[in-house]
Amino acid sequence: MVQNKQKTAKPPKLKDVAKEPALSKAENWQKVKIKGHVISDDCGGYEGLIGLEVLKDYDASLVKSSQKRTTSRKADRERKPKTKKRKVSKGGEEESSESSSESESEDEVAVAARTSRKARLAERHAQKMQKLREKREKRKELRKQKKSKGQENEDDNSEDSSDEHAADRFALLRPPPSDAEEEVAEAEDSSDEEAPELVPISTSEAEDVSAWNGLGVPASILRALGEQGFKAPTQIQALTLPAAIHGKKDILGAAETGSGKTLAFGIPMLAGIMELKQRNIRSGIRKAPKVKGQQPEPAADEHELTPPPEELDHVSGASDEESDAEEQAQRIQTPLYGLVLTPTRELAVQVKNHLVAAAKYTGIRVAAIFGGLAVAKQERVLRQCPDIVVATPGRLWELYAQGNRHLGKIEDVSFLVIDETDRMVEKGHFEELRSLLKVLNSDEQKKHQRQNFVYSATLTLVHDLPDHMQKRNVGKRPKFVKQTVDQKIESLIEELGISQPKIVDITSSQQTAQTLTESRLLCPIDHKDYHLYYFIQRHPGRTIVFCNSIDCVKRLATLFGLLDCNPLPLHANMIQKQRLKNLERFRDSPTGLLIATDVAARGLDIPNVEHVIHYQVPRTSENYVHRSGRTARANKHGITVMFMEPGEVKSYVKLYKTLERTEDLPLFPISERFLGAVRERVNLARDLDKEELKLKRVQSERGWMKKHAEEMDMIIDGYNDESGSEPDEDPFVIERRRNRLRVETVRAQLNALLAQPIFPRGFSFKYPNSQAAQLATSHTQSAVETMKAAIEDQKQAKKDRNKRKRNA
Ligand SMILES: Nc1ncnc2c1ncn2[C@@H]1O[C@H](COP(=O)(O)OP(=O)(O)OP(=O)(O)O)[C@@H](O)[C@H]1O
Repeated sequence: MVQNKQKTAKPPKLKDVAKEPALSKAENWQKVKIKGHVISDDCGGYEGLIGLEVLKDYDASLVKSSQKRTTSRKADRERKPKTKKRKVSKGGEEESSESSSESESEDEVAVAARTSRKARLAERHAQKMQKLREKREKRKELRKQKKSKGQENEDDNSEDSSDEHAADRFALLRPPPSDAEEEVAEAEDSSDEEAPELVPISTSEAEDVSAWNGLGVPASILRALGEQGFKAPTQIQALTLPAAIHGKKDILGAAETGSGKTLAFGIPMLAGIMELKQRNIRSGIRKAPKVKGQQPEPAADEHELTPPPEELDHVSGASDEESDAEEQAQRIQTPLYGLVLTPTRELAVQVKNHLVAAAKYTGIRVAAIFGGLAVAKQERVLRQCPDIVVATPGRLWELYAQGNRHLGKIEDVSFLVIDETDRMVEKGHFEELRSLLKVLNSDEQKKHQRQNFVYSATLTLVHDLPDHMQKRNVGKRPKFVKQTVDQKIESLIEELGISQPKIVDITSSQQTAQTLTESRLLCPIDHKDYHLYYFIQRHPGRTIVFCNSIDCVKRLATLFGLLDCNPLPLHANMIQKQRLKNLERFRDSPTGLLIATDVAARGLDIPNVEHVIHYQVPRTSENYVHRSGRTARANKHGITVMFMEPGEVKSYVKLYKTLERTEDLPLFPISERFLGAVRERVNLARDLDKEELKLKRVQSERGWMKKHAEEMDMIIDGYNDESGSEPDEDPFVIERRRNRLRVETVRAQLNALLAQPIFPRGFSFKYPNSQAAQLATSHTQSAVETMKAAIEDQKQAKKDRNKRKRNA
């Protein structure tokens, strides 16, 4: 370390330090190893220095003083009379910036900026540079003032450690920046969003993520993980990352819901892309992408600055043929590295967001492409050539079939992820996936070069034979046999065209998360609404209610809307924007109520969902596992309640067998005492729903008749304004008025009831001496606690019964 007292000696240039080993071996300088990978994607600055010129606790004043020298050189230059200043005119000529012609040429720039994108960018850059210059002047001024107060040394020291470089960080030596670099660097400093690829070994962030060591995760990804608070890998991540990153193996992974499978494929994919980009740059395959935290190449021509993303949208329509051709050529060269396929649109958005967060410091760009949104918009996104595309199979195939340029590169993708694979390959679903697989696997060599990731929580779940097959399995030699887990995996491998994958299955035999409390509730079909309302009122918290059909979702959404529960429906017949909006609202409300079909069953990672209600017994065991998996994620606790009416018992038994349960799911406790009040409200809401429906029907019928009467130029009593009949005598008007009155009366009754609490403060439940009763003293008690206490009570009751039997 260079001590402060040594600062009086003239510090060497950093470039010189790198060149002169004698200096770097000086007594107080100490070489340290870089931890993890250090990535330099832009061939600038770090190349050739990596791993050699890293100094511990280096003296930031070295950088500063060298910067000062370049700054003063620049200031000198600025003080000299300006002889030439590049400005862009329409003809692109260089003009002298003599004061007389300055305002004229500025005007020209403004005109050119309106007509050409190049000029616009140049103008923006010039403004930016001007701002930076002003800022620098201000700083200089400030420094002068400080100097005059005789405090410069002290201030410099504090600035060194706080402003520029933390004293306890390692620094990678790089040549002193050129003037242009310096300006850009200052801009980046001021935006404070990008940092160089340093590994701050001694900071708390590094301590936080040390549990990831040895898995091969690049430093820039670790940094992003640390920021997200992911201190250690989850089990599936720890088991798959080394084979995927170091071994480049295909991975077939099965782990419980909410166990971090997204990053288990996301991290190796990002790491692999970083590596490929590095290789491509070295071999000069294409222009280096701008990686966050690294300084871009000094701009020889200001027009070559990369426009911001919003400008990219505009680029395609610009009339600048030269730049279009240039960009087109560049686009053709820009590879599509990774493809992630998901079964639902919402999941595509979510996976994209997870990848973007992990890729924060890598410069890797990710886009989501899915149905329900305008094709043109998504084509614009694809024109920016994202490195990774996350997509649903339908829209991806549509755009591919239309000849989208960037998607035309899918045959060459280096990484393919099929999330929720078992769902994706289900027969009758995602036919486009099969078409995509044909394209992806058409070239044997490319197929073998690709790294594949296949993940799901229910990848290894196997089913009993369906009833019709079992019935035909008579006699000694059965015609059909149940598929084994190995057979299921083998057929997946074959279908997807993956080779010798590492198979990691850490699902428990019961398939659901360890932290999930499961229960059921048996009741007649028309009592389900009462129990649902009871549950929501008794246990406020973020809740998802799953239904088997869209009609059921709609009905419940209306009913619970009338009961002031603010339900948020989610199903496939809604417009996509509304779907995403409802999810967003649900995420924002701690007591949100989402009523959804199985479109929300898989993959959605909404934090702190406390309850999952299966309003109907799910049609498959997979659906049960995935629906239930929306709660109890990432080691948090959660509860699931399956509502069953007697007609659903058969489906329940089948499900319970597939999930290898040996005991019935425990019953969720309901206090009969309050069911009366619940029933009254729900019934009134149902009445109100009926009355409102009647009123709507009368109105639409009247509208229809009136329209047709007008079209046919007929006069019908009661339907035409010109009929001459008094409105009071009009039977439709009378009926409508009657309906309205009924609606208003019922609504008033319901509102009066809803204003009263169902559960008075401090009430207790029906078991006066039980553990459940001790816990259940407040109406905000958590459902998990209630259920756990009830399970203990049920166990105790069983023991007592057995004891009584033995004694009898
Ligand atoms: N290493 C980690 N440490 C802490 N949290 C993590 C880690 N990895 C992932 N997570 C978080 O865990 C949650 C669940 O992760 P993810 O959505 O990837 O689960 P999943 O296994 O794909 O679930 P599902 O099977 O339901 O799709 C997410 O909020 C994610 O950010």
